[in-house]
Amino acid sequence: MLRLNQVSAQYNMLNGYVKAVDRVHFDVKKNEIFGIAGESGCGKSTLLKVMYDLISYPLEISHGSVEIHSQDKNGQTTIHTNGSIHKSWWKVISYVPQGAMHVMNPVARIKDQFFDAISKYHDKKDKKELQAEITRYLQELELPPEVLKAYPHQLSGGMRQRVLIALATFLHPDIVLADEPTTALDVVVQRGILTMLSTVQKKMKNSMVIVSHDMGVHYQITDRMGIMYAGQMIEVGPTEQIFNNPQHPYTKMLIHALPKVGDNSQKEGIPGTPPSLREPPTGCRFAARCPHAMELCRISDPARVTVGEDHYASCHLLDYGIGGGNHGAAYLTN
Ligand SMILES: Nc1ncnc2c1ncn2[C@@H]1O[C@H](COP(=O)(O)OP(=O)(O)OP(=O)(O)O)[C@@H](O)[C@H]1O
Repeated sequence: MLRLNQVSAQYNMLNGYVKAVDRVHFDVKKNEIFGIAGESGCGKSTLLKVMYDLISYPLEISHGSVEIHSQDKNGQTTIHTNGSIHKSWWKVISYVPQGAMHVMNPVARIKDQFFDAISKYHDKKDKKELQAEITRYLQELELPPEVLKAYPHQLSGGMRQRVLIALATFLHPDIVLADEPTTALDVVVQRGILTMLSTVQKKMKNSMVIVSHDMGVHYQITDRMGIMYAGQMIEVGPTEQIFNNPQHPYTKMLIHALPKVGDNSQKEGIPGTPPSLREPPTGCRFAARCPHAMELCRISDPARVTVGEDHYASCHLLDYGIGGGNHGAAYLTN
């Protein structure tokens, strides 16, 4: 289980701070795929770095904490907190960063990249035994073992992404983080990657966190999800509830912008742009784009309101019992 306790993180720039993550609070449970959605620049990738303990200048955590509760084979629980989570990379938590080509070493064969990343964490010190185990694992994931001999540029974008997922999951970590795993891939390849992630998660019964700006990805594979806006998590709930009963006006607008089965009407994006994270506005950060904004919204931060089982949203409208809803829609996905 992974918990974020009111976490804020910022980039410390010469001319001020970029407050990329602001008091974010949620749990990722065991045996689920949790999705994080939101427009470009809202802080999704920064939030993943915070979870993975990938913190280095100019990024710093300014408030709150991250906790991972992991269990060993004997059922003994260990709590890892930010600042020490990096000691458990690969075994307890692993990360599939954005852009498979850029994160791989272009002059090393895939086999050597596996060895470099994994050998010091693996019980099998014998190289041949480890290679046999890697080959078995690739076959289990329906990847041809020949990829081990290849250099990254000899593989397609989709295959590189599959190799990274195989690498990140080889040691069966409790938590796997994936940043935009399907971006820049064509539709058929995207579907293959999503199926692979979902299959691996079902086999390992671990937790997965998937960041994607594509709501179709969340609709297809996540169990629960959070919607980020301007560094804040403005709604968290079961994915089915987010799509069929969205509560925050921003979530509703994101959902309404999706194509639906049998609806040929023109879809429009959300008018306006998100606020700067250097000097975010007081009150609700969505107020300037919200069709329902009231005076209160520009003055005071909305509190998090429970709107259903395991479903929360932060909007002043909810204080007045004005909820959302989008019942019974079926969305077109790739
Ligand atoms: N290394 C950095 N130094 C300074 N600011 C940064 C850095 N990385 C990201 N930011 C800023 O932090 C904010 C959040 O960025 P982040 O990349 O986390 O958002 P995102 O939702 O993942 O966006 P995208 O989908 O475009 O990657 C943005 O304002 C961005 O410009």
